[in-house]
Order: sequence, then C-alpha cells, then structure tokens
Amino acid sequence: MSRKKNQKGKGGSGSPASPCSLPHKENGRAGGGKGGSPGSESSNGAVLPGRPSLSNSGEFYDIAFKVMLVGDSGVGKTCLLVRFKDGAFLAGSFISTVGIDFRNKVLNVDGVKVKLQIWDTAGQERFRSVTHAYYRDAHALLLLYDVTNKSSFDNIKAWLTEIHEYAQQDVVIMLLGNKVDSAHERAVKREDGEKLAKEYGVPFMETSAKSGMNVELAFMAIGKELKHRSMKLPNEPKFKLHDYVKKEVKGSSCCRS
Ligand SMILES: Nc1nc2c(ncn2[C@@H]2O[C@H](COP(=O)(O)OP(=O)(O)OP(=O)(O)O)[C@@H](O)[C@H]2O)c(=O)[nH]1
Ligand SMILES: [Mg+2]
Repeated sequence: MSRKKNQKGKGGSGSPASPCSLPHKENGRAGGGKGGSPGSESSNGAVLPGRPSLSNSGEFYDIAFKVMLVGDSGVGKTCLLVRFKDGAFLAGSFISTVGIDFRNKVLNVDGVKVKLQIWDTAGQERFRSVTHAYYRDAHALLLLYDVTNKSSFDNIKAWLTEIHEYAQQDVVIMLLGNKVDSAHERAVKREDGEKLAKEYGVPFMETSAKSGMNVELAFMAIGKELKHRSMKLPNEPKFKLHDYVKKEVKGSSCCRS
C-alpha cells in the first residue's frame, strides 16, 4: 500500500474528509520504471511522436511527459489527481501518501494525444529524499498549497528553493491554491497567491479537488505548454501559458469571470 492514515493532517475540513487513494490499475510505484513509455526520447526526456504509442490503459498517444505534484502533506495532491483522473472526490478520512505513486492520463491537446504521467508525491518531510530523486525527470511541477492552511502557503518559498535545486532548469512550474471550496475556512487570500506567483514568475490558479474547479484546466494548461514546447509547428503562434491561464481560469468569487 502506498497510503497511510494521518491524524495530523488538516484535511477534510467540516464534512467527512476524503481518502483520495490511488488503488487502480494504471497507477505505478517508485521503482516501477519510468512508466514504460514506448517511443524515442527527446533531449529533455519527452517521448516524441513518430507513430502513435499505446499506453498501458490501451489508449494511443503521440507524446508523453512527466508531471509531478508537490507541496505540504494534506494540501490535496492525491485528491487533485483522483479528481483529474477519475472525476471523483470520495468520502472518508485523510490517508497520507507514502513514497510516490503515478497515474497516466491522455489529453487531446489541439488534436495531439498528450500522455501525462503524473507522479503523486508524499508531502511528509520524511519522504523528501525519495521525492528529490524524481525531480530531475519531471517536465512540469504542480506546486500546491491549501488556501485554508497558512503554513502550507508559507512553505511555498521553501518548496520553490527545493525545486530549483533538484529539478531541470526549464521545468514548467504552476502554483495552485487548493480547497477553494472551503470559503469559510480560507486563510490565504487569492491576491496573496497571485502576488507570490508573480514574484516567482509562475502561473497561478485556485483549485478545488472537491468541486473540480479548475482541475482539468491546470493539467490542460501544462499539457498545452509542454506540447507546444516540443512540437512547435512553423506557422503556429507561440503559446503563452500565463495568458492562457489568465483567460481560462475561473475565480472562486461571484464576480470573477
Ligand atoms: N474541502 C476540500 N478538501 C480537500 C480538497 N482536496 C483535498 N481535501 C482533503 O484534504 C485532505 C488531504 O488530501 P490529500 O489529497 O490526501 O492530501 P495530500 O496532499 O495528498 O497529502 P500527502 O499525501 O500527505 O502529501 C483529505 O482529507 C481530503 O479530503 C479540496 O479541494 N477541498
Ligand atoms: Mg497524497
């Protein structure tokens, strides 16, 4: 098993919390290889299209990338992945991830089938050295904090320092403020998230694994950026991740379009 009950976590605010475990067929574990993606690897490790490859779920894809979910324990990394992969948010108690797991999902990005191999890391300090070993291979990182937990936000700078130390220089980073459905428990203003993201030059959005808000968008934005980076067509306009996110993102308040 890769999940462990956690009494200390702040998750599950209010109503029964959610065990967003990864028990299904397409998940993998640390040491289980790098996802078994067939195809040739580019200089940045992306599996490039030649002819379509078959993922282990039987889905064809043209190109594959590795995406990592990082952030403090309890911010909702596993739930975000379960929401994206299965469209679900299950009731139950918080089960903290042990080590690292992955799930695959194939997205259709402008007619190209992009496989994201998404690594769900354990936020607990004691697994940090395991996580460090995976940064180097990541093409993109989704860095999460919990909008109802100020310390998870305060720790973002330390996470970014760690990312800069261990990840590739050109890794795509996106900052996500999760649990935005818990409006009454909010401890971090959206503006503070926006400000921090601007300071570090990374795109930002608020998400909810519970309601699903902006979850597809976060992964689609990453998929688009990675696809455009590695498959730029001669007459294609440059894809601007920041602009795309700004245009597509949904706010948590009533008045943001
Ligand atoms: N209200 C609300 N609760 C959430 C949301 N996402 C996750 N949770 C709850 O937060 C707790 C932690 O979620 P996990 O996804 O397991 O957290 P994690 O980041 O994977 O934690 P580690 O595996 O320990 O690193 C669980 O009780 C979830 O039910 C969300 O969007 N809204
Ligand atoms: Mg987890």
